[in-house]
Amino acid sequence: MKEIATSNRTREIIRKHGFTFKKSLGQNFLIDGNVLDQIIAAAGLDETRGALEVGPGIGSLTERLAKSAGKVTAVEIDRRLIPILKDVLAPYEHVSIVQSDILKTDLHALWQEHFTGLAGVSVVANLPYYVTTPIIMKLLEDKLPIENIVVMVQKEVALRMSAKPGGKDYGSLSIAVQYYCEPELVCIVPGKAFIPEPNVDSAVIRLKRRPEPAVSVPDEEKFFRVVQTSFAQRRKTLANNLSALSGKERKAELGDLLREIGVQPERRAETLSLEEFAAVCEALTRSGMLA
Ligand SMILES: C[S@@+](CC[C@H](N)C(=O)[O-])C[C@H]1O[C@@H](n2cnc3c(N)ncnc32)[C@H](O)[C@@H]1O
Repeated sequence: MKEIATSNRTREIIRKHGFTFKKSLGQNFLIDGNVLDQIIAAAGLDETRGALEVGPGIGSLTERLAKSAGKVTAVEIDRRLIPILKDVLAPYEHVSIVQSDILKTDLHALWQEHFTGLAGVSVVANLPYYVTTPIIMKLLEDKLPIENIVVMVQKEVALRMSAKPGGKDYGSLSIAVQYYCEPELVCIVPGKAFIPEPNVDSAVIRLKRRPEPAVSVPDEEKFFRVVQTSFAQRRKTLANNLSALSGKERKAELGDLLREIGVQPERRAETLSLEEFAAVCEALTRSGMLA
């Protein structure tokens, strides 16, 4: 039988089950086998490893994962897709389908139930674009033992996740992702690789989980608060944004503190490296400006 990720087979499955797309759930199904080849190669799976898929749709990526991994668990929010997935994936006993909203799923419990004893687990997905950032942040912040996250996202989001300091793409998402992972752009994917065609370009990005965060910080919550506050208004200087934390009355002191650690207060947040944000966080904590 032809694989699911072809235009003909996808249309046939949709017709057979009377499925209609829900734009509100970000339903754009992949029909390009070459893109799937690149996703699978980037995920580095084998029969000793597992894959968590978010949003399997009608199973085009799930089918490929089933052929590459020792265990596959796919979490799909749309109840209408569950009987379709059970039908098309029936030949694969090591594939589990879970009907759930990934953002409301207890991933630690899921890990224990589905992935115990495996050499490693990667998250591999063509993500629903309306919730890409919350999904990525949940996967990172839940501190799960993930090897790689290989995901299709909107091209702009992939550029933001992998951006280096100094450009317009660099912001709090770049820092959050790079704190936990090493990002690598795998490929750019045009709209015609999907049914229906989205009106944006997409990209596959690989986030290789670091064994330890990129920088050492006194407190992660404080570090990310400093980063968020620094980018609150991109055109403002670092000192202007950070005075929201120190209080306006301590702004001069804040300027001196930044200069002391070699960060000019007139700089904009988008020029600071992760190491510099860590140093700012440490200095603000030490001075009592960051409670
Ligand atoms: C871009 S489609 C990808 C479908 C399939 N993996 C493919 O590549 O053809 C996104 C999928 O995520 C599902 N989805 C949307 N929001 C979700 C959520 N919060 N939790 C789990 N799945 C979700 C959608 O129903 C849809 O099947």
